[in-house]
Amino acid sequence: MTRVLGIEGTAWAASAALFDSGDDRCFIESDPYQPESGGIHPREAAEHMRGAIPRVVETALEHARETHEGDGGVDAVAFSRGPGLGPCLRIVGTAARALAQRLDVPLVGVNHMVAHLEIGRHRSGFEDPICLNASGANAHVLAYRNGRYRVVGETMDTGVGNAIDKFTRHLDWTHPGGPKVEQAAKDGEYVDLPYVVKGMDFSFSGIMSAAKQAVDDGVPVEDVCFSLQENIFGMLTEVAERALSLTGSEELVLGGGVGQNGRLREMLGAMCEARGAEFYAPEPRFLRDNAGMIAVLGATMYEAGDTVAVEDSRVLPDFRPDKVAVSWRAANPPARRVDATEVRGAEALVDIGPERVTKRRRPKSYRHPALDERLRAERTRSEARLTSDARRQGVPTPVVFDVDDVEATLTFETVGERDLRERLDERGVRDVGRHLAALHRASLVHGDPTPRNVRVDGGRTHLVDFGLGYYSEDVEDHAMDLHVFEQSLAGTADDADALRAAFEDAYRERGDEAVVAQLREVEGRGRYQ
Ligand SMILES: C[C@@H](O)[C@H](NC(=O)OP(=O)(O)OC[C@H]1O[C@@H](n2cnc3c(N)ncnc32)[C@H](O)[C@@H]1O)C(=O)O
Ligand SMILES: Nc1ncnc2c1ncn2[C@@H]1O[C@H](COP(=O)(O)OP(=O)(O)OP(=O)(O)O)[C@@H](O)[C@H]1O
Ligand SMILES: [Fe+2]
Repeated sequence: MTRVLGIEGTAWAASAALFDSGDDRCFIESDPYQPESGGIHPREAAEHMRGAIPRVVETALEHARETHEGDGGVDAVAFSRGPGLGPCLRIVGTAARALAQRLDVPLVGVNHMVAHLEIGRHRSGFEDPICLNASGANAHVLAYRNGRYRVVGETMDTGVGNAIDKFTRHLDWTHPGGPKVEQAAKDGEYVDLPYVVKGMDFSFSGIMSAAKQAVDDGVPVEDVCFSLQENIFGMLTEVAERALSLTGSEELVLGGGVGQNGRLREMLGAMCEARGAEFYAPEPRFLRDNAGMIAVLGATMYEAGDTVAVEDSRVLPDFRPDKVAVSWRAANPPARRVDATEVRGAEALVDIGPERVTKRRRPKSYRHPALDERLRAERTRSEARLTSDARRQGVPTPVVFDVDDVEATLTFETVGERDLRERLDERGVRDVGRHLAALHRASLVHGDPTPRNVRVDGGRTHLVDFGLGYYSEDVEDHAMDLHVFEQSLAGTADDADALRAAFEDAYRERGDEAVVAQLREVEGRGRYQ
């Protein structure tokens, strides 16, 4: 039995909690910062923390004393080390250190984003889920592998909540905007807006500008809100499904404040049900920022001996979840079973015969029918065209026998004996590097190069699944292809670093060095804004 006092205060929620692993109860006391106007002002938020953190901590301590004889029986103090706003984090860090010393107990430094996902894992009891974190400053899909949570997909610009909040600031609505958009969407009808998914990455800037423009052009606000939700939550649900498909996981957990949205939860639930996966979303008090999740993960870390000395406990405003050395899970989860002849990809049902493969993009019940029809038709058409164009550039791809864009069905030649994912080796990833370079030279972008979309046999390495492909000469688009491939290596291979190096090396043989330089830029982008 462990009792941990947790403290949270990365941005807006000043919160303290007491978690007792003996009865699994969690007491949470929170005091939110509400900006007078506009979004979160870092200095005002820190000012709020300065007053509110001591108050919520005292309340949690009182609760500890009421539920335990003596001084409350607290075994450790856990705090959010990052990511978050520097000035807020420092106040939390100082409070946590002082409290740990006062109680004479160890300190546990928790990654806030890992806490958002671990609370779902803890409460669902799922062994090895894929995690979708949909919060204010972040949006990413994580998969556990070899001692770390790997980011297999994420936003290329702002977090999902921040994107929505910026849109509502344009409407002069007060912060936070998410719940107001959800309310307004109830009376809306669908209008077309951009939809951007690249492998398991995605971006919001295009759709947010289009949404603001639509409002300025007189499209009813409730229609824009409705369509915004349909598209951005559709994108998040699609990438979550891609991650399930890539890793073979059959469990999904949701985390983060945007997870309070009923439509997002409905879409994720429907997606999981359709593919026979299990879905879990924690209750709202554990979704929005709260110290409960910090205390719960803090207890797990404490039990694993994962504490931090006061002198090493500085806060980390850019603390990415994949930087956490996970001390509380076995290095690798039990192996997952893989494929038969009928494959359920993320997008399609694929029937693999000895000579022919039929790929049907069946309607997705979670998507709005208008969006669903548009995506299935567009992707079927581009897949047919790009698969053929790539072959003409000398990149091995299957022959396209037939296209039916009404039924969203394609028939291909069967290629390869197995997916590259089944045995990820250097030769295979080198081939992918060379093939992508050849595509890019011809201004073709694959759009979804993962080890599942590569078929291998004795002599050749084929690329399949060009459904997200398009034409572009932009180095950023080419770099995204490399980024998608490398991210999926991190999520599926144990020796990802060596494979990444071999892949880039092969890409350089034929490709443009500027693309590799741009890849570094993409990777280094600070996304907590
Ligand atoms: C680093 C940390 O400070 C940050 N925290 C954070 O963003 O707070 P969180 O509680 O996870 O999420 C807040 C966001 O959640 C959105 N939100 C709240 N209720 C919503 C709803 N019903 N629908 C959509 N969005 C909602 C808000 O608009 C706001 O953007 C994070 O986790 O990224
Ligand atoms: N022409 C082909 N020859 C042999 N196998 C194929 C062929 N096309 C697809 N496959 C196999 O079927 C699987 C799913 O196909 P595909 O990737 O096109 O579907 P998807 O639904 O888009 O999947 P995802 O989005 O998860 O990548 C591939 O991973 C591959 O193993
Ligand atoms: Fe958060």
